[in-house]
Amino acid sequence: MITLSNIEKYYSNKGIKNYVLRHVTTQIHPGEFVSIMGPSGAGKSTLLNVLGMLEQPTYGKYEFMGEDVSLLKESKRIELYRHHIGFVFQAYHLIDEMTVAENIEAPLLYKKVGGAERKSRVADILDRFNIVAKKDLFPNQLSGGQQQLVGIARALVAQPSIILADEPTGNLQSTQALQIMDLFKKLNQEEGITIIQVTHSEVNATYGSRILHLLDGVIKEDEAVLT
Ligand SMILES: Nc1ncnc2c1ncn2[C@@H]1O[C@H](COP(=O)(O)OP(=O)(O)OP(=O)(O)O)[C@@H](O)[C@H]1O
Repeated sequence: MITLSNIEKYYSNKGIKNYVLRHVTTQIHPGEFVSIMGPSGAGKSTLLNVLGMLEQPTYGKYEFMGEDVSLLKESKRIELYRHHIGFVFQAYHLIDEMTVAENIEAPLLYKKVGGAERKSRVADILDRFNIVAKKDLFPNQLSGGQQQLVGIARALVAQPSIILADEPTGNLQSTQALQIMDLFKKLNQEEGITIIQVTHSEVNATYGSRILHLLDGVIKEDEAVLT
């Protein structure tokens, strides 16, 4: 599903190259649940953004669903993203001026899904996430955990094959965090959705099947999680 071959990324500052990712080589197979861990500044978010095609590596080859991402035109990259990837952010990134239902519907508008189908998919997901009663509220009228549920609902409504999550429980209390991790585990095990999360939490990482440990932009260890 994903093959990274010798991915390198650096930022130049006054002629000096500051490497953020170095020699990153790995494969991620359909149905895996991978956690990316490492100290602050190790390059975790950058790697996730490269995986999500939100950032381009400086060198190296990134193959996503058999396509060499660096060779794709931007429009094709956006299409691949919209069809396959759901991104979940630590700070939710919901649109404040839109209701819960409108936020969830937004990716379907981008995908040009018809009105009736949109309404039915949004209704299904509101029901499934037990947030029907919140559908007409605005994000600032929800708790952090509820906002993250909406963020995940928005990522899922377009039926992605992969969820990329950057510290999805970073702003949450521990019970809310557990709920979100249980939900990810269910999506992974019951629906076969591939999940890649960045996390600082050892507990969150145990929900996955594999941990990539990053240090100074290098994969130091690629460890299977035994459950
Ligand atoms: N646009 C940029 N210009 C210059 N340097 C950048 C830029 N974006 C990121 N970096 C640098 O890349 C390094 C890795 O950043 P990244 O956000 O990927 O780390 P991280 O492991 O996710 O850290 P954290 O756990 O603190 O979120 C950092 O040293 C950061 O300063």
